[in-house]
Formats: sequence, C-alpha cells, structure tokens
Amino acid sequence: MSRHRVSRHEMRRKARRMRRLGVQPIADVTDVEFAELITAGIARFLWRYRSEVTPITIALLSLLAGTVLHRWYPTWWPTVALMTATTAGTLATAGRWLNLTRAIERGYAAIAATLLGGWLTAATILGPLSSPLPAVLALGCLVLAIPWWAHRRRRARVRVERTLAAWPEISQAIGLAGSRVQSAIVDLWGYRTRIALARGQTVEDAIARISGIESALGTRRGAVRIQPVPEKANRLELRVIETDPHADAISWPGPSVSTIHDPVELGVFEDGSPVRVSFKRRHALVGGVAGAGKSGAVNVLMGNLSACPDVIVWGIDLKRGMELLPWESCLDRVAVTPKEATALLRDAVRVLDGRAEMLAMQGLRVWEPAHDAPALIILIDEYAELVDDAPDAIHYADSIARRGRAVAETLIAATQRPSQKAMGNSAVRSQMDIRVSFRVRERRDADLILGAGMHKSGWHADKLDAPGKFLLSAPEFDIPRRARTYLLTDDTVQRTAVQHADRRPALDAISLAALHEPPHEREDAVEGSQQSRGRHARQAASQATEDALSAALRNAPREGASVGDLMEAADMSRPTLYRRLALLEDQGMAVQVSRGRWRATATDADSPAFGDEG
Ligand SMILES: Nc1ncnc2c1ncn2[C@@H]1O[C@H](COP(=O)(O)OP(=O)(O)OP(=O)(O)O)[C@@H](O)[C@H]1O
Repeated sequence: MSRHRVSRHEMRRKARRMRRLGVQPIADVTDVEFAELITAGIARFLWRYRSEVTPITIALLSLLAGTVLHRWYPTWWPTVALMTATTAGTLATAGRWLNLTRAIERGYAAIAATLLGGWLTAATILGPLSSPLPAVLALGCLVLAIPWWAHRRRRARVRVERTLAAWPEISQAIGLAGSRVQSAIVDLWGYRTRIALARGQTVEDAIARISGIESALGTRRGAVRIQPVPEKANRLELRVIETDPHADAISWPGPSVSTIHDPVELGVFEDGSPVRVSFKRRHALVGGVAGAGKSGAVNVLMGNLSACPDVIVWGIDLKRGMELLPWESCLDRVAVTPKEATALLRDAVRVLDGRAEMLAMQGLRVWEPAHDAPALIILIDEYAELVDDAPDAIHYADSIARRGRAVAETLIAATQRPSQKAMGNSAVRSQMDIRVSFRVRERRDADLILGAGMHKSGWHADKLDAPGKFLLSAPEFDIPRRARTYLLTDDTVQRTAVQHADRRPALDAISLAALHEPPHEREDAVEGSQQSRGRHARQAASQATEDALSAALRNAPREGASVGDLMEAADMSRPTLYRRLALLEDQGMAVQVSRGRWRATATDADSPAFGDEG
C-alpha cells in the first residue's frame, strides 16, 4: 500500500541512486510501479473533476451505446427516437421536480436530450462511426459543454463538494472529530450543510468553534453560522454565506400589508428570504445600541402599519418628535413631552377598559380588528426616556402590556438597553412577544433584549456588524438568524406619509366614548392593574347612574326624553349616555322615538327589566 504512495520524483531519485551504486534497476518493476501511479493519478483526476468531464463522459457513453445498438439492436431506432422525445418533453415541462428551477436550465436540458437522442437514433441506424456522426458528436458535445462548464450553480456545487470532502480532517482540527457531513445544499448566497455530531458533542461545542471552522473552510470572517436542528440534539445546520445579501443597504420595496391580520415584512434574512412577522395582538420590544438601526425599524413599521386601514397608531417620541414627527400625518395621536406621553398612555388605558367592558358585556373574548374597530398600536421610541421623564406613564404602559392583547391594543417599544431600570421595573418587558435585537455592546445586553440565556444559545447580537442588522425572536422565530431591515430614505418616509395619510381610520365609537367618560367613572380602572378589580369596581360605582337612566327612560313621555334630560337625570356624560343607549337599543330595551329623543320600549316600560324604581 505504501509503495503506491511513492511519488514519481522519489522513484526517479531511487533509480539514480541505484545507478550511482552500479546496481541496474529492475526495469519492469519500476515500470509497473510507474504505470500504476499514472493510472491512479488519472483516476484520481477524473474522479476529482468528474463534474467538469461529464460532457466527455456522456460523449463516450453515447459512442458505446450507439455501437451496441447498431451492432445488436438496429431495429430499435423508433424506440430510441420515442424515448428521446419523451425525455426531452418531460425535462422541458416537469424539469422543476428535478431541481431545474429556472426555465433556461430546463430549456438546456431538453435541447441536450433532443440532440443526444437524435444522434443515438441516427447511430443505431447508420453506425456511430459512419460519417459525419463522429464529427457531429464531437461538435455537439463541445457546444453543449460550454454552458455546462459556465453554469454558476454547478460550479458552486462542485466547489462546495470539494471543500466538504475535507470535513474529516477539518473536524479533527477543530475538535469535533467524528462529526460527519450529511447533506449540502447550494443556494444563491452560499451553502448550508447538515452535520451529524459525534457521540457527546453538542451544538454549543460547534458554536464555540465557529472561528476555527471559518479558518478551516477558508471563508471570510463572520461567514459561518450554526443553527441547531430542533428535532435532533446531535445534528446542526452549518451555513456558509459567501455572498452577503446584507452587504449593502436594502431599499424598502413598499408596504407588504394592507391589514394588521397579515405579517409585516421587516427586511431580509441573510439567505435572502423575507422576514415576516405578525404584530396582531402582540407587544414588541426593539433594542440595540445607538446607531444600530432602531429608528430604521420604526420607519419600516410605520410604512407598513400606516398602510393598514384597520390600525391606529399612537406615537410617543420624547426626543422631541425627531423620529416620529415625519409620520405625523399618519399618527392618530403623538406625544413629544413627558406630560403628553403620560396623558396618551392614560387615555390608551381608558380605551382598553372601554373595549374590555364592551367585550365582557357582549360575551366576546377578543377584539377583532377591522376598519370600524381598528387595532390600537402605541409606538414608543426610546422607552427609557419615558421611564426617566414620565414615571407615572409606566403604570399605564404596564397595564396595557398585561391586558392589551385581547382588545388589540399593543405596545411597540424601542430602547437602547432594556434593563429592569430602563423598563421602569415593570412587567412590560416580560410581556413582549416579539423581540428585535439590533447590535448590542455586551453579551448580557443580548439576553436583556431577547431573553435570559439567549446569547448562550447562539443569539449573538453583539456580533451584528452593520446598522440595520438584527435578530428576531418571536413564537414562530426560535432560531437565531441574522436579518437586515429595509432602509427608508427621508424622501421615502415623507412620500409614504403623504400617500397613506388619507387611508387612516378614525377611532371607533366604543373607544371614543371610553375616552370621553368623566374621570370619576374610570379612575379606579386606571389605577388598578388587575383587570377584574378595576372593572368590577367601576361597574358597582356606575350602578346608581344605570338605575337612574332606566327610570328616566321608563318615565319618559310618549315622544321620548331628550338627551339633555337623560344626561341630567342619569348624571352621565354625552358619550357614555350614547354608548349606554346604543347597548340598550341593541338589547331591545330602549328605542329612539325621534332624533335625540329616547324612551324605554313599550313592553319593557311595563316590565321589571330595568329594576323597580319604587
Ligand atoms: N437597514 C439599514 N440598512 C442600512 N443602513 C441603515 C439601516 N438602518 C439604519 N441604517 C443606518 O444607520 C444609521 C443609524 O440608524 P438609526 O437612526 O435607525 O439608529 P438608532 O438605533 O435608532 O440610533 P439612535 O438610538 O441613536 O436613534 C442611519 O442613519 C442609517 O444610515
């Protein structure tokens, strides 16, 4: 065996030495060794370059097949012709299933099959060596070989195969000896391969050796990513990014949604696939150091949310509106001072309570966003400033974070570092279902944004190397994949804000009514963060006014009581009165006799449904 490894150079040296010593080399033994070496060398070359020599291999096989067919089965030519037509037709129409994804690839395969099959048919009849068939075969193969040799994906696949052939040595060198390459897929931006780990090795071991893997594979720094395979602890997916889709800023292609029910497209993963995440009934936390791209993400969000006629956005921007004011025409309300921010969040809790009350009364579980019942999203840029400058607002934010989902009222908070202090020591962070982490300075900051232990599991937000790059954690995104947000230029923001301004919906009647309730009717709900306590307390307090309204409606004359009289009798504000009247009308207990005049329905006026006034 070792004899075969002697190089030609070594053999020549040995022969020279023997001649110097006066020993005549045994010519045939050296020749045999030399011939073996040459054969092994050629075989190795052909195997290594098997993809490149495929056109020649096919030409030789065709020659052989033509010889056999002509010699023994010359009458089979119609079958060969029929098979040619069938194969070419199948490749042209169904080549997609054979991984010929592009039309040009299917076209090439169909033409190659037609030419080769046509030649074989002629060779079956005439003999492969009869003129001009050999020349036609040589020329045809050469012409067809050129696109084959030039094909980018083929070349990439071959290169990857050659690289991965060295995995046994690489795995030894990086301390993952015994791991095996199971499969490899080449795509537009690089390749991904599935690795089976040896007994006792873990994905974390591999993650800790990423730099070594990059060096062994000869990639650029930062080109290797490792992801666990959820269903198997001893498998991992190794991704090598050769062409970085994130190398340059990616322009925003325009809104991807027209309703909050659809996921918003934030940007592009590094394999070129879009990042789509639903913001319906979900709170979101966006974090990262200054200049990492948080405001860019807010722009993408605004560009999309403002295109949805079933979403209302309220904005808080304590940087004096620097980030959100360009979107002012699309924001239903915007707060740029601590006082305004507190008022905005207090009102958001009122809306929440109003909606929750309506749901409870109607026996509904959730608020389904629609044009006349829009979702309310509160976008807060630099949440930490809110904590510092408007501490009172934090109770409201906390309340929204806990109770807002069911009524489609949610928070999207951006902050540099969402420490417990920066989040106002509230439960807001723990309620965030979507976490977007741009670059952070320290590993523990990745855990602050994404959740405890995330950095250790491969969520390396500290390694993000350009503004706009982020990691996304959400129920449907539980694997760390680098993504980059789309970039909106100032011009795009301005143009989009103008375009979307007239699509904005108005706040629904229930929310409006809740906003205009007099303070005494709602203060308890705002103060208390427990839903039941707040609502029940308020219900008890307003029982007296309900009874007064019932009595006033029952005692109303035939032409009905005016709204003014009812407001006075029940001590209710106009919006509350309208809301109550609408509900009673729905329940068939009150009727609008004429514009602005109401009374109890005829039957109910006599029944004890409203309670006995005594
Ligand atoms: N997706 C992106 N692609 C390319 N460049 C981007 C992207 N997002 C942001 N940038 C660049 O980074 C700069 C800073 O981004 P941005 O203002 O969004 O950061 P930030 O995290 O909001 O910072 P700060 O906390 O100081 O407001 C932008 O001016 C822009 O040039």
